[in-house]
Amino acid sequence: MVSNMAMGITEAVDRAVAALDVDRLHREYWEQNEFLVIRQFLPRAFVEEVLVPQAQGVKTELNRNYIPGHKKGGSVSYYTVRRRAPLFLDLYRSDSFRAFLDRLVDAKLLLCPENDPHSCALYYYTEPGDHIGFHYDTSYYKGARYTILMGLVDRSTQCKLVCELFKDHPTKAPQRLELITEPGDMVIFNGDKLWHAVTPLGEGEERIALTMEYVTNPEMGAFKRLYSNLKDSFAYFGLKTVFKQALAKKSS
Ligand SMILES: O=C(O)CCC(=O)C(=O)O
Ligand SMILES: [Fe+2]
Repeated sequence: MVSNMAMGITEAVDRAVAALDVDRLHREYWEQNEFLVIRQFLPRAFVEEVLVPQAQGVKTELNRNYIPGHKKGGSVSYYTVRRRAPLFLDLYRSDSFRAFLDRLVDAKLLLCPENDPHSCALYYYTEPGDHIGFHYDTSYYKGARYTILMGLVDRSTQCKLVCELFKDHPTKAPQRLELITEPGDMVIFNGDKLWHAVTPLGEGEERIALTMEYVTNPEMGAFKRLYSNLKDSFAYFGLKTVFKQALAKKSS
């Protein structure tokens, strides 16, 4: 048998997908109002050996952001991932992974357009107090937007993903979950349905997560694109990163 480490990402993802009980996960996803956790989707040892060095390698390009009362942390955009940590794209673009997601959410999911800095990005919690307040991953696209998070580094006891299922649901009572996202653990949800936050990082701790976004319709109105770009600039990747790419796209 080939060891984990000798395997490429595509093959590791194919194997991980083949091992899933899709019918059970599909039931769970819908029973939880379009939310699912898959512990150890990729084996921790594989993630630490193959993917974590990619995430640690782009730390120099990390954009720090601070929005008083809402968010503090670091982010690396899709543009940097594409250029300097391309192994993550083997997961984001994997045919078997995308076919699994389509079956899970009962929709044909598309990659985000190339000018979306969030499509496959990295979130870093590296300084005490780094966190994000409660929010939805609202879709500004014409269709739905799905978020897939995968834990990469979790050297923390305090920094947790807090999820409130069924918030704003017409009949069900809200249900609160506090999740530690260990390397290889995956969380999948419809961005307009899951109310979630990340609690503050403690002293000497570190948490890194991969985020991947898929959409059912890659079109976005001009006003929403501007709003989305401004939000991404201040809350995540910086004005220069976001608008350099947006303008390059326009003039091309
Ligand atoms: O770090 C995470 O696990 C999630 C962060 C998040 O929800 C966001 O940036 O929208
Ligand atoms: Fe979020």
